[in-house]
Amino acid sequence: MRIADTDKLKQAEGLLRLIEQAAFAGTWTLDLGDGTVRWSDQLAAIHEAAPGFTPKPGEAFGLYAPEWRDTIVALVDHCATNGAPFDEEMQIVTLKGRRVWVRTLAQAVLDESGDIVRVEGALQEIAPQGHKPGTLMRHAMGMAGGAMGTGEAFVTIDRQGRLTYANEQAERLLGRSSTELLGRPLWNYFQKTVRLRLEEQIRQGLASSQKVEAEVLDAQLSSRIELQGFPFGGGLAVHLRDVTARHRSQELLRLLESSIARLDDIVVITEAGPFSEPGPRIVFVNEAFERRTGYSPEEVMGRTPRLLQGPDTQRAELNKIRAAMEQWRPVRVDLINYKKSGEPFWVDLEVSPVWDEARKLTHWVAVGRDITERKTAEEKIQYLAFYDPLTRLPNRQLLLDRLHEALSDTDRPHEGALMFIDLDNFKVLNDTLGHQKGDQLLQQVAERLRSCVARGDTVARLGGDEFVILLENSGQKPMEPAAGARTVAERVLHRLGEPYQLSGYQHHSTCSIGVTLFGRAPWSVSELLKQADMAMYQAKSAGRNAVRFFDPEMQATVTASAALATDLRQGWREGQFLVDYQPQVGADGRMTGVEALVRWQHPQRDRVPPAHFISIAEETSLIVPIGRWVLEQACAQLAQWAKNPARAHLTIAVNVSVRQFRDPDFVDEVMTAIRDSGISPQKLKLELTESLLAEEMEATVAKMAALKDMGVYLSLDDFGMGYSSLSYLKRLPLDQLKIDREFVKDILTDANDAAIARTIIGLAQSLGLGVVAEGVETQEQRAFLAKQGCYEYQGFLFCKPLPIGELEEFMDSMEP
Ligand SMILES: Nc1nc2c(ncn2[C@@H]2O[C@@H]3COP(=O)(O)O[C@H]4[C@@H](O)[C@H](n5cnc6c(=O)[nH]c(N)nc65)O[C@@H]4COP(=O)(O)O[C@H]3[C@H]2O)c(=O)[nH]1
Repeated sequence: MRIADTDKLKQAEGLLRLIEQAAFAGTWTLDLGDGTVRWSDQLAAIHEAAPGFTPKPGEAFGLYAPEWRDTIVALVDHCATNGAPFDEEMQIVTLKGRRVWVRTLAQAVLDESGDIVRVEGALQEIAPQGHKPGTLMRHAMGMAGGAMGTGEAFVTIDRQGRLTYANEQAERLLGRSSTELLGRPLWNYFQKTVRLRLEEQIRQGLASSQKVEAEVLDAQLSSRIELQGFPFGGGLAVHLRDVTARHRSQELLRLLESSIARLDDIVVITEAGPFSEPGPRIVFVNEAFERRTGYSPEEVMGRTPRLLQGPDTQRAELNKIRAAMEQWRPVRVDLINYKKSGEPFWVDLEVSPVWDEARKLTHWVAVGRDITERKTAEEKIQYLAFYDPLTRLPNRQLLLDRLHEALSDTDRPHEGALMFIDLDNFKVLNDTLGHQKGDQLLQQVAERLRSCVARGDTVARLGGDEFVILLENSGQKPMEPAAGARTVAERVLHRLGEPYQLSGYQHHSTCSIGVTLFGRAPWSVSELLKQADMAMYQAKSAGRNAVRFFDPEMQATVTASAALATDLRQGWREGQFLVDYQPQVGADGRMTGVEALVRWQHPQRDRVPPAHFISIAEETSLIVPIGRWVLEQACAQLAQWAKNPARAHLTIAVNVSVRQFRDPDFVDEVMTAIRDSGISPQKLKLELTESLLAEEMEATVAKMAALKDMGVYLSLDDFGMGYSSLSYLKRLPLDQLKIDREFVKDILTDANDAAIARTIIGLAQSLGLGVVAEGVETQEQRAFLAKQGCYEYQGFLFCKPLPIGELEEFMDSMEP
């Protein structure tokens, strides 16, 4: 609704007042289209007619007493043609013939285009003594038009504009008694600035017998007076009304209207209807409403604010509004509304009741601020805090929250599984094909993982190529957690093993999965995470593309290795390491060199074998300084032997771990050790392990070539464990293959081991490489190896690894 213009407002006010005054009276309607008159039952009762009685056209006004008939017909006619309301006391003759004094009020009703379509009236029985003399004057008052009720200031003036009559109210309004007022021109009582204009208007009205209407300030400047004069008895009958208050409220109304229109907040005013269907109807919306929602005022007028609701509008918030409206109290909510286009928007809505003076609820005013931007920002922050932007999966934080929830919910029996999934060789893809393809792979992996689990399960990304699945066994889908987890893990293994398309490039990948089950023991979140992680590492060390379930033994191992790692660090700081040397011999049984083997002289544990600590040294990266130290020891020893012609031919083999080899400074360190010790590089053998070849092949080959260029001897240790592909082997700048003692051990009894040993020897020969067998314990093993063409050996048959002093003694004993 646009707030009505002043005229309409006045009219509405007039009608309201009439109806109010007519309370407990009968009402009638005259339809100007067909001339029918309708009576209310109360009116029929005043006329002593039966309820529902409908007078025939023309009959209604014939029921007035004969002397009043002309007057009522003239008044109704005047009201129907000019819109002038009236309020008159007259007598009717009831259907039973009784004469009754009544007060008749009437008001014209206009249609939207301003045409009068009806006259509505009310009839009130009044006591015989209630009717005052001077009815004609009152008649004139009614004829004077306007919505003048009884009890208003009224004066009459003669042809010269002089007052001839003033009622009590007029005396009060003009602040003088009748004696003072009468005989003086009416305009005298108004402010100087308007006096002339008013005089002119009144004189004109008198001269032309026309209506006079003016709104002026009184002489005291305190009130704004509305005058309505009507020709009467040669002069004018004039109504005077103090409209100061109305004026002020209209001003205020105008001010409010323009402020509301200019507001950036949405304003919707509804009737005070019930919240329940169909809901209160909209009677006003401001311009901001139109701007924000796309609905024009015409489209929403008479409808309910429900039209702004949509699928995501929160039921709970609507219920809050409903509850507040039922109790007639204000309410504030953040609500999702919908524009005409269907686009949702957030609004911070405050709905307040509007009361009239009688404390009767008349309207609801809803003021809404568009907070879509704020909500979007909040949602974004929320999203960033809990989701991984690359894969759109929950992140670590959200996973932890859900895990906490699952473990701390005492109402539901929470059993389930936590699954760690790590892509095998993801780093290689990232390094070789670039991050973009790496990202694509992660996104596709995320999608596939999601397809492997049920709706209530969580798939999260912890970072890098680490994913987690949280399977919760709710009451609805009971399943033995171990069986359920195994099924899902195998599905994941299978799905993630299918080829990926990365911008036209086909990629193959596998993953390693670690699983831990929860629900039986009271594990904490961090314990569960550690367990799944441990199991995942087990899967990795089992050769990848595998699933491992956590078992308590794993835990014991891990706890022990954590303690060992601490000890190892301390041992390294305190110089608890030693190097033993184990001889290697040639076909003639003469020593060709030794292998340097590190030993840890633990203060409590005696000598800790490398098998127990090398892997931990690798995990903690301590192997890098330890390995460097062994290398320096070996070089220093070679430098010693170089001075002794009987020992100058000996070589020393040094083990190089993968972690050490991958260290960017490794080649430089070897070079420095050789240079600082001044040894001949050919005397230094580096034993590289086959597992080096599993990853970063190109970089490995390049590093080996750099070492080879230095003149260092390169031997491939643990050969035959399954990492090397023959095609790569050909490209490696190797000097020697070493047959692992695992094959030598059963070489005489296990045909398979014998075949492997034979193949390695054949391979070395065809590639022109030397071959050495380790772990030779018996003459039979040595003879078998010699028969196959291997003439260099290392093993207990010849000598155990010895500290340098003992080795020197051993060598002395061998020399002739
Ligand atoms: N049963 C049996 N065993 C024999 C026989 N002959 C030699 N051995 C053992 O075989 C291992 C040979 O070393 P490896 O294969 O390089 O295997 C080495 C090597 O991979 C690693 N390692 C030792 N020292 C170092 C080091 O300084 N750096 C690195 N990275 N690894 C080292 O630890 C592994 C184990 O070393 P050790 O316990 O010293 O065990 C040594 C040695 O004592 C035999 O006739 N019978």
